[in-house]
Amino acid sequence: MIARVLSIAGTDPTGGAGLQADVKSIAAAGGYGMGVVTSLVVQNTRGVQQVHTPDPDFLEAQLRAVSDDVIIDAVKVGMIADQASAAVVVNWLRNLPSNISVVVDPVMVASSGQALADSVSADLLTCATVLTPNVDELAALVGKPAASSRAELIAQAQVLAEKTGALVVAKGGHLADDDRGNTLVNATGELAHAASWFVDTTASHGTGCSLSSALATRLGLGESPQVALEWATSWAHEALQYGEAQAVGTGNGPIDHFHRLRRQAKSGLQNPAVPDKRNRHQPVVKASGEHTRELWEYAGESLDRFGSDGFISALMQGTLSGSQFTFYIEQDDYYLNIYAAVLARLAAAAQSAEERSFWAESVTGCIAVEQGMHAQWNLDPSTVHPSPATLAYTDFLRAETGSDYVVAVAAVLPCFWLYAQLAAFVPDAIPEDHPYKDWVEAYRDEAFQASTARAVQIAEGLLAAASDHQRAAAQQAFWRACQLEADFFAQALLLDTL
Ligand SMILES: Nc1ncnc2c1ncn2[C@@H]1O[C@H](COP(=O)(O)OP(=O)(O)O)[C@@H](O)[C@H]1O
Ligand SMILES: Cc1ncc(COP(=O)(O)O)c(N)n1
Repeated sequence: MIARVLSIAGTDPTGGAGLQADVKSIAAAGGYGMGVVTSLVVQNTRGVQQVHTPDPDFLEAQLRAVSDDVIIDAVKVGMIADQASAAVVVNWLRNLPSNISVVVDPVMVASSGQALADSVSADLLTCATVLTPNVDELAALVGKPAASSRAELIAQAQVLAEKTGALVVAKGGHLADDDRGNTLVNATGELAHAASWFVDTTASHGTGCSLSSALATRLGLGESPQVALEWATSWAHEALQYGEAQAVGTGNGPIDHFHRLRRQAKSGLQNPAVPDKRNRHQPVVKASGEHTRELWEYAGESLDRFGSDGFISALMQGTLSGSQFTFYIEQDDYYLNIYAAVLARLAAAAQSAEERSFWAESVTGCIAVEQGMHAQWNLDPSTVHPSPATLAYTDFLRAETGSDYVVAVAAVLPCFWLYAQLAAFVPDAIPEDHPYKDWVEAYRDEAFQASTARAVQIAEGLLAAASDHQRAAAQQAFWRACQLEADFFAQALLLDTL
């Protein structure tokens, strides 16, 4: 799900604060960002020079343009320069469905010291689900001196929560503590705390804007306020740590909104995997009994990735670049070489002469395909270096084909069954000038589908006779191999050198 999140805020032409920061933060937190401009602000990392506030009718027209057309999951309100603008926003917010989360960041003064608003409308505060004042804004809203400790800050936040009925995030960014984190407070006191250890940086412009937008987005995605605050705080902490490296501006620079996404994209997500046994794909080669029908369910997630990772559709449409295709067939060549050796092990372990010949013929088939590739694409195997995804797959196959024959068959099966499934992704008509026409047409090869049917049948027979323990191990191996197959296809589009 993508949360559709609207920011109602002022602008920053240098992109670090206000609406520009909000839209980046919404995207980074998993939302689709939209923006209604309250004031045009002439500012940069050194400070604010001018503010131009369009008349309230114009603001109202912008708000209506969004709500007349788009379903909104969450709203963030930032800089509202005057009471007339506030009245328009309040009126619009009151007409929203009551389940939409509204995060109000009561912006008054820019971090550089200049005033951005005369005051914050009391009505606006009561429209909020969550308020995110900084130390000075909170003090002004409750009419007290700025808090100098977390306890004082929480006490002030509690007063504001009582006054407004909203949850209040007591932000510690301006405290002198090691932990500059954020405490979620309601009218009865502290609900949760998200730590943010001090980052010594000159790039913190727009942190408050960014935090409140990320928070609104996570609420829009359906997270609880506690979980959403935890996410937004840790995300902002990473963005603060890497802001300076962007070298934007000569003053208080912006945070790096997308650091986390880039890091994750680079390293791959490390969430523990749990099988999701839902497979909406009609098999090109049918299961041959209850056990392989169950195995097929484990292939669903990987087949979904065939559709969404981009590589297979680019290959089928012919839009894959030549260098990406070359990378793919080089890796395929390396893989097939090991795969042939692995199938030879199955031939050795087979329990009947017929099965033994089937695996042995598959070995020969693999070698023929590989030699055909060398000839057709001028591959020189001595120059091919296997990628991490290729090695993960070949190492896995070597390990899984070293012991139990049933598990070994389940581990090699996806290379038949998911590969045969590619026939379902081939377009009906392949134009003559398609650069990979022969390759793509080969996915429909009926002889390969017949071999796949035989491999599925062998697996069915073995699983039927297997112990529960063996069956569980075989399902695990099959599921893992499906993922490795999907990783193998996805890799060409994840290279940063092509
Ligand atoms: N130097 C810092 N080190 C660690 N966390 C920080 C730092 N500055 C800001 N933060 C985090 O970002 C949040 C928002 O920043 P803050 O400066 O309080 O907001 P504003 O931009 O509205 O003044 C803080 O509550 C804190 O969690
Ligand atoms: C348009 C606009 N809105 C808000 C801020 C506050 O920025 P900060 O988060 O650094 O206090 C800003 N400088 N400009």
